Amino acid sequence: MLGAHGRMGRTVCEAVDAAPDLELVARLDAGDDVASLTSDAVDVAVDFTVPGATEANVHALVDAGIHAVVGTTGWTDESRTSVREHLGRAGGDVGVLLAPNFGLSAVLAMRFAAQAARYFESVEVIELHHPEKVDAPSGTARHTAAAIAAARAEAGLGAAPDATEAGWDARGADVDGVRVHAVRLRGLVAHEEILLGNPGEQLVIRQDSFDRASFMPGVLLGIREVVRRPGLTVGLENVLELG
Ligand SMILES: NC(=O)C1=CN([C@@H]2O[C@H](COP(=O)(O)OP(=O)(O)OC[C@H]3O[C@@H](n4cnc5c(N)ncnc54)[C@H](OP(=O)(O)O)[C@@H]3O)[C@@H](O)[C@H]2O)C=CC1
Ligand SMILES: O=C(O)C1=N[C@H](C(=O)O)C[C@H](O)C1
Repeated sequence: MLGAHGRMGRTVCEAVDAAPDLELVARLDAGDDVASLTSDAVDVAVDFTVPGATEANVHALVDAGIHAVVGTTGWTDESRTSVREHLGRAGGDVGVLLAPNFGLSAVLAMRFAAQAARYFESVEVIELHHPEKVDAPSGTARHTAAAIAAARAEAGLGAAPDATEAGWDARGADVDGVRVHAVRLRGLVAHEEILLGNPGEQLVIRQDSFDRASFMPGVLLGIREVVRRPGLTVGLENVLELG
């Protein structure tokens, strides 16, 4: 476990300890050397660290021939391409699963939003999180917006209507042309709303992770499945075979 002392790391350690078919063999955190891990001792590494560390961790794991399940956010198209190329050069059977959200409710909300996107003129995403979160917008919201944008483009939809003039600064981030708003509030864990609007109607898709336990079935599934999936897989929806 990389990031073993963190909020997610502690929860994953407990979940792996409780799983009869899995054995927790190493707990690393900031300051520990990922390159000290070897494929003799470790089959799969799980990374819930920080955006500034995760990419280097994954490259070190690929070098060591260790499969990786990665929940840490902050990945860019370039960093994913770099890992894909590294895996290609390595030429073995190492699998890397990058999933911005391991919660079933979040994965389904993203899927439903992408399905609905083609039918609505307007769409905006609101993500709501605990105030310790260091990145904004969330990886989930970025993944959601990218899927919505792809569905809208495929359907031939243009930009959502928005008369806001340049210079006003409260319209959220632009992720692939979709507006994304980030709320940080004490008491929250991880939540997302997708608002879709047409003249006279609105569809709201909302998911709530009230507890980090919600991510554990997905993480354990990822650990069991990544060893059978060489190369880079992005999104738990592909492991769940939602398409
Ligand atoms: N995909 C998903 O389903 C989910 C993803 N996340 C994401 O997971 C990440 C972690 O979240 P969370 O657990 O809340 O964060 P925390 O800050 O609680 O935990 C991160 C841990 O990683 C440690 N760390 C920092 N650098 C390294 C490094 N180079 N090697 C090993 N460990 C390191 C930190 O140590 P220190 O504090 O000393 O810096 C800390 O203990 C975030 O990116 C978050 O967005 C969160 C929940 C679900
Ligand atoms: O930092 C968090 O807590 C979470 N991060 C992930 C994200 O950025 O999407 C997943 C989930 O929202 C919790």
